[in-house]
Amino acid sequence: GLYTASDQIVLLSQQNVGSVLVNSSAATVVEFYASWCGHCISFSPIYKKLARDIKEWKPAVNIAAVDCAADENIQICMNYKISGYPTIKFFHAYSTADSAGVPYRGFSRDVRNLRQRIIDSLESHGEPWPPACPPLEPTSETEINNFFETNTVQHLALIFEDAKSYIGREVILDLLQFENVTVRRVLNTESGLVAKLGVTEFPSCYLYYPDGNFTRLRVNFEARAFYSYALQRLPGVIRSGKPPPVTMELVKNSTQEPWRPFDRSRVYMADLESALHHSLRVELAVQSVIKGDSMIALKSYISVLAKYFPGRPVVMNLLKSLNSWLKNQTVDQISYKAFKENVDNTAQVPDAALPEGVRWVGCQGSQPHFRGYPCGVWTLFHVLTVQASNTGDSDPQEVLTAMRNYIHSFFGCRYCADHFENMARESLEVVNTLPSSVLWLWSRHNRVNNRIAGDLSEDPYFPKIQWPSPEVCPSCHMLKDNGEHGWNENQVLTFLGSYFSSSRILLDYLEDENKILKKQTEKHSHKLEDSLAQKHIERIAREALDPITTPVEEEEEEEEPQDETEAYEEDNEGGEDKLAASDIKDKAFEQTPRTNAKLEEVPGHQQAHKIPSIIGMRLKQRRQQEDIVDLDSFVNQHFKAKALQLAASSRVKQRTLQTKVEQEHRQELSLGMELDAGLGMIGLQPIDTDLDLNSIYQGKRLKKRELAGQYIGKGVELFQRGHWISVLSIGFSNVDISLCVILYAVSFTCLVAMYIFFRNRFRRRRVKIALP
Ligand SMILES: Cc1cc2nc3c(=O)[nH]c(=O)nc-3n(C[C@H](O)[C@H](O)[C@H](O)COP(=O)(O)OP(=O)(O)OC[C@H]3O[C@@H](n4cnc5c(N)ncnc54)[C@H](O)[C@@H]3O)c2cc1C
Repeated sequence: GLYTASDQIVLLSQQNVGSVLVNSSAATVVEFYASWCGHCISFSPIYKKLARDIKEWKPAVNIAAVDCAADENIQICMNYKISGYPTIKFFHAYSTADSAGVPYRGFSRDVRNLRQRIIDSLESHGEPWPPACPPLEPTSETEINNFFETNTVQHLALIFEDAKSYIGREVILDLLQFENVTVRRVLNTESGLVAKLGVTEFPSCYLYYPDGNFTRLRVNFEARAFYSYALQRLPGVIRSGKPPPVTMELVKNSTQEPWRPFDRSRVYMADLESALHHSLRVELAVQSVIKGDSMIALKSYISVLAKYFPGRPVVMNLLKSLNSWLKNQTVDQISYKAFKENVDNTAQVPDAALPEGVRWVGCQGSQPHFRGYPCGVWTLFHVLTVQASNTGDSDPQEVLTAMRNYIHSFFGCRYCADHFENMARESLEVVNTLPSSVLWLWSRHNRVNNRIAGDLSEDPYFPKIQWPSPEVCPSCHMLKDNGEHGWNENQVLTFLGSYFSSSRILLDYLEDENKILKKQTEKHSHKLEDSLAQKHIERIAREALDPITTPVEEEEEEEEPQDETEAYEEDNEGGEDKLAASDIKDKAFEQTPRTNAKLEEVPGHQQAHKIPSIIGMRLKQRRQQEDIVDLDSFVNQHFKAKALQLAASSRVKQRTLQTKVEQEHRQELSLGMELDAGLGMIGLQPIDTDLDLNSIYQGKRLKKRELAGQYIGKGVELFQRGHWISVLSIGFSNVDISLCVILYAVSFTCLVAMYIFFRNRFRRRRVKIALP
C-alpha cells in the first residue's frame, strides 16, 4: 500500500474495519485508494501531511486508508460502493454498520482545505454531541462569566475571530490532548466581551482568569500554529496522562548521576563523545562478526566521523587510526573484538583515545530511560551534516547515507530504524546539495518529533516540538499567504549552521585528556602483562604439541634481555619464530590483528609498541622467579606430558575427521574432559573450557587452532594458578627440596645403622645364654 502505520494513518483491513468505522467514539476520515492509481500516488503525500497536521485531534477524529487493490480488501471497498480512486469519506462518531459514510466530492488537494472540511463535518454531527469531541461553537459573555464556577482548569484561552475563521476551532482541537487549559472561540460580534477585553484585532488570543483578569497571549504571528504552541507550553499545562513537570524535582532527578546544569541553546561535546562511546562500544558489540551490509555501514560511519567529527585531538587521532585500520581491511568481515581493540587503542597509537562511559549533558533525561543515546545520535548526525556542508565540496549524500546505513544496520531501536529507512527510501535521493542535506535531516527529525509527541518515550521535561521553537528562532517561522504556518528555510539553515557549528560546541563536563590517556595506558599495562603470561604458556603448549621442532631446553637457554623494551620485543619475535616451526604452522597466535601499514598513517605510530617501563620491570621479575620455582616446572612438565598425549591423539583424530565439524566439536569436548582429568591428576580443579581466545584465531585453520587453543587456554589458567604452585599453601624452592632429600637420606642411614647395631647385640647375648 501507499501508507504505513508510522504515517499516523489507520490501515483498514477486514479484521479492523468494523471496530474503526462502526460505533466508534471518534469520527473517521477514510481514503479508499488503489496502490496502482497515479492520482492516489500523487495524493498520498498530502494525505500523510494531513494526518501529521491533525495528529492532536485524535480522540475526536481518526485518519484511515484502505488499499482497494489488495485482494483481501476488495470486499470492504465493494461494501462501501467505491467506484473510483481516490475516494474520501467521512464517518461520524457512533456510525452504524449500514452507514456508507459521507463522500467528500471534488475534495481539494490542500491540507488546509481538507482540515477545514473535517471541521465542517464534525460540526454537522447531530445530537447528542459525541463526548470525545470538544464544543466547537462560539462562546458567549454569559458562559464566560460563569465558566470558573463549573470548571477547575487553570487557563481559559479565548480566541477572538470572525465567523468565517477556522483558527479558533483548530486550536480547540489542537489542545484536545492537553489538561489544565480550555480554549473557546469568541466571535467579533460578541460585543460585550470584545469591549470588556478591549479587543481590536481579529484573530487574537487572550488568557482569562477566575478573578476577571485577562492578558493577551504574545505570539510571533496571530495564527493557529503559534497559538497552539504557546498554549501547550503554559505553566501547568500537561499532556493528558503525563505527570506535571516540576523543576525542583529535575534538579534532584531520579537518575544515579548528579544533574548537570546546561544551556538548552547549545550543543555539548560531552554528549557527542558519549554517543560515540555508546555506539562503538555498546551498540556495535551486539554483532560479534561484522560483515556484508554492516561492514559497509561501519566503514562509511567511521569514515564520516574521521572526516567531519569536530572532536578533541585525542578523539580525532583515535577516529583516524580506526578509519585507516578499517580501510585496510581487505577481508569482507571483521570480528567486533578486533574492532574494539582499535577503539580501545590497544596498539597504543600516541595521544589517541575515546573516553569510556557516558556523561550526558544537553541529552540528560529526567529519568534514566529518557533521552541519552538517541538524543546523542541525532545531535551527532546534525553536527556531521553541518560540518560536511561547511567543507563545501563533499558529496551531499555522504553523511546522510552513512547515517541511514548505520541506523539500518546497528541502531538498537528496530522500530525507529524501520521508520527512518522508510523516510530515507521516500526522499533521500532528492538531496543534491549540501544545504539540502542539512535541511533534510532537520525536517525528518521534525517528522519523528511529530510522530512520537506524547508517546511514553517522551520526557515530560523535554516535550517533542517542531524544532526550533519560535522562542529559539523567531525568524525561522513565517506566515504563508493562506494564513498557514511556514518555515523560512533560509533562516532555518542559518540557524542550524550556527547551532551545530563546531565553534559553538561547549566543552563543559569533559574528562581531562591526560586522565583519559593515563587510564588507557594503565589498562594496557595490565593487558600486556597478561599477554606475556599467556605467551609463556603458549610456548609450553607448543612444545607439548610438537616437541621435535621445539626443543624443551630452548626456554632455559634464552638469554636475559638487555633492557625492558627489548625483553618485550624479543619475547614477541621469539614467539612468532617458534610458531612458524610448530605444528600450528600459520600465525595462529598473532597477538594484535592490527597491521603496521595502517598505523603508518597516524603520526608518531613508530612508538606504538613501546611498552611502559612498569611492564618491562615485571617481565624481569618474572624471569628471575622462574629459576627458583621447581614445582612450577614439575607441573609444567606434567602438563606437557599430558598435553603431548592428548595432542598426539588429537592429530590422529583430526586427520581422519578433518572436515566434519560436528565431530570436531565432540573431539574438543572429549579433549576438554581428558584435560580436566589431567588437571585432576596434578591436584587442580578442572577448569572452564570457555576461554575466549577468538581474536587470535584467524583464517581457515580455525578449528585446528581452537583445539590447540584449548590447551593453551588451560595452560594460561594453569600458569596463573600454578606459577607459584603450593602444597598446603607453602612454596618450595630448590634448596628446600635438596634439604628434604638430604635429611631423608641421613635419617634413613641412621635407622639402618641402629638396626644393624641392635641385631648384632641380641645375637651375641643369645650365644652367651646358650653356652652351658
Ligand atoms: C534515527 C532515529 C529514529 C528514531 N525513531 C524513533 C521512533 O520511531 N520512535 C520513537 O519513539 N523514538 C525514535 N527515536 C528516538 C527519538 O527521536 C528521540 O531521540 C528520543 O525520544 C529522545 O528525545 P529527546 O527529547 O532527547 O530529543 P531528540 O529528538 O533526540 O533531539 C535531540 C536534540 O536535537 C535537537 N532537535 C530536536 N529536533 C530537531 C530537529 N528537527 N532538527 C535538529 N535538531 C533537533 C534538540 O536540541 C534536541 O534536544 C529515534 C531516534 C533516532 C536517532
